[in-house]
Amino acid sequence: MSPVVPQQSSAHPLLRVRGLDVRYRSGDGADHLAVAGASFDLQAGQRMALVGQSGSGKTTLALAVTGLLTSTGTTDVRISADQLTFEGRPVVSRGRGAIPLRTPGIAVVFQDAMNALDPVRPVGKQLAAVLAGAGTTGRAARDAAGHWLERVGLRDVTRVLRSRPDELSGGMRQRVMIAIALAGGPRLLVADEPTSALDASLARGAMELLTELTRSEGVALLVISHDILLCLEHTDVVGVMYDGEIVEFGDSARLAEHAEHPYTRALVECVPTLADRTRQWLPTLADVMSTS
Ligand SMILES: Nc1ncnc2c1ncn2[C@@H]1O[C@H](COP(=O)(O)OP(=O)(O)OP(=O)(O)O)[C@@H](O)[C@H]1O
Repeated sequence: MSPVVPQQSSAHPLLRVRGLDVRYRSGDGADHLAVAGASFDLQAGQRMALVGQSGSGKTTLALAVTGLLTSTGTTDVRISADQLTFEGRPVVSRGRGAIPLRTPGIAVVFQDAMNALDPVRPVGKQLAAVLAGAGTTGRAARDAAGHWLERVGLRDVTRVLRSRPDELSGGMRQRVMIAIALAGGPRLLVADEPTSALDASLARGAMELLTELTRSEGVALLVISHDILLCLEHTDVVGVMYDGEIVEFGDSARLAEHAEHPYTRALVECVPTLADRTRQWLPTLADVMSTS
């Protein structure tokens, strides 16, 4: 497959990715090219989704563009790119053994809020630390912490601020994660499977919240999900990944109706909907890729 190269580009995108390769090498000599020749631009305030089946390279690509992907244990990570810039500056990943550093201006929401949050610190203290990093302290920080919890739709904020993560439900924790991520004033929010630990109705609510908040704050969103229909509905552009490559990249509305790549069409078609009661058998992705 030949790599997809973006058709339109502005002179100053928020994030520019050109020819990005990410390779994992493990101690036993196994070598895996997890991302191959990825190229796309993300504009300020734009919402983009990365979709594709498990193992297609979505998380690897997203972590590489945040600078958080580093060699660990017996696994070597090799990142190379013709261009990988955020706000015009190169994204830098740290070497083996170093604690990965956050790229200023980029915040990340991970799939499992329970693991991502500090389990022993009250939510209010975790929010205060992020606000302090952004220059807001004291009374202003206390007000801002309550404000952010309200912005993500939480009620009884005084109780939530005093609670440890284990005292909250999964849906509440995910909202706290989103509040913490946005409280630092990022220009890009990367959300890796933010809805997969939630049931279908909570997942839709979390995606709507991410869309609405990033739109009102003017923050760009890069969201990873298996749910292509939810992504097509809530984002401006979608990158479809298969076996490490972006096989199709384009406007979400266009892809929903006129996807060009057979894999994208199959991803859309293999989701059953209540509206389509006529279909007997849904296509499988393996069938599509073996015949394309
Ligand atoms: N630390 C690692 N060491 C070796 N291989 C890895 C490592 N992390 C990921 N991989 C491999 O890289 C490929 C891409 O993985 P990645 O997690 O990026 O895919 P994904 O599309 O995000 O999958 P999922 O939807 O299941 O999270 C997979 O084949 C995976 O096994």
